[in-house]
Parts: sequence; C-alpha cells; structure tokens
Amino acid sequence: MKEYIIKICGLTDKEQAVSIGKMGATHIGMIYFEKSPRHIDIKKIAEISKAIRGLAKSVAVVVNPEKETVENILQIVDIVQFHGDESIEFVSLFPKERVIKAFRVKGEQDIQKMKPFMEEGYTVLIDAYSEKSYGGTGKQINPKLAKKISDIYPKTVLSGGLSPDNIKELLEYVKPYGVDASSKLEIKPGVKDLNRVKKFIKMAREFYESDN
Ligand SMILES: O=C(O)c1ccccc1NCC(=O)[C@H](O)[C@H](O)COP(=O)(O)O
Repeated sequence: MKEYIIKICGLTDKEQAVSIGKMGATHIGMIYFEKSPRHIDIKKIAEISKAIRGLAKSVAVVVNPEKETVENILQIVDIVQFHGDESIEFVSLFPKERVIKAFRVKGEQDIQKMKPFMEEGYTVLIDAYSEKSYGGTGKQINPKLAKKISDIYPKTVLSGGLSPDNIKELLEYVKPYGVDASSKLEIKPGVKDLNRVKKFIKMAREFYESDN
C-alpha cells in the first residue's frame, strides 16, 4: 500500500482531534511552543495523544527545545517535529522514525541545510519562511521551489498556507510524500473549521489513493 502523510496541525481540543482522526488524517499535530497562539501544555498534549491512539499518529511540534524536553515529549506522542534551527547532531539523538524535521524555506540556498537530513533519510517538512513567526503563518512556499525539493527528496512533506482552495493544484504539481496544514483550516488560532478540514483531507486522500 502507498505510504503518505496527511497532517493537520495546531489542534488544541480533544473532540476536534478525534473528529479529524476519524476523517482520515494520518497525523495530528499539537504545538509545544509558548510563543505560539496554539500552544498547549504537556498534560493537554498527553490527553489528545491518548484520545487519537489508533486513529492517527500524534505529533508534538517544538522549536529549539532542550534534550530533556524532547525525551519527555517522546514518552507521550508518536513523533516530534523540530520546527526551529536544530542541528543534525541534536536531532540524531532521537529515533529517526519518530522525527519530522521542518525547514522554513526562503530560497534555493536553503536546500543545502536540508542535505544532511536527506542523506540520513529523515522525513523533511518544508514550510514558508516568515520573519515574524516559526510556523502556522498561512504563508505559501514558491511552488517551483517546493517541486524542486520534492523532486530531489522523496520524503518531503509540503506545508505552508495549504487549504482546500489550493491543495489539488499543488499536489498535482509538487507531488510531495505528504501535506500539512493549519491556519487556513481555522476559525481562529487553535480552533479548526471542521468542514474545511474534511474537504482538505478528502482532496488529499483522493490524490494519494489515485494513480498519480
Ligand atoms: O502553528 C504554529 O503556531 C507553529 C508555531 C511555531 C512553530 C510551528 C508551528 N506550526 C507548525 C506546523 O506544522 C504548521 O502546520 C505549519 O507551519 C503550516 O502552517 P500553515 O501555513 O498555517 O498551514
């Protein structure tokens, strides 16, 4: 069976996370970064992670964390997503299959930074660069650049401003291994519009389950 990732990120509510798991998301992300409007504490992450077990993989998103923080988080979620400037030396302290490494991409020069992670076979998520925030900005990556990265590296997850309005076209053009979306599926930070989420997941599944 074909492997792919459909990740919905920035969940703060258990009931919403369970509904999204039932809609067919493969991964559900929660933000553990105090500066984010979607930040939730460890207790809440554990509660949501437990509730979605068997439905979708739980992912905790962190930004430049301490080693102990990651060790604690990996006790309660399936995967940790490093969304800051973490080095390959730091990331490789943790099991590869339990890691997503995110990169905020400005231009082609950023591909160089991804190379060590690609050579080691990590799942790489590409997000748009913003000066103001590490993620969840709704900003899009230049599709040509996203395609170039996805063509170079088969385990690329496309992120940044994805929604039911652009997902079909971007999937057909970039053909990434996975997709990740957050703010364009929200009513307000941390609260998803479940109709939009459903539409997004359906469109992504149609792509991945067809002979694209
Ligand atoms: O979502 C956040 O608030 C956030 C804050 C700090 C680091 C990462 C964050 N989100 C990570 C994600 O995986 C988002 O889904 C990704 O940035 C795409 O967001 P969007 O452009 O809003 O779809």
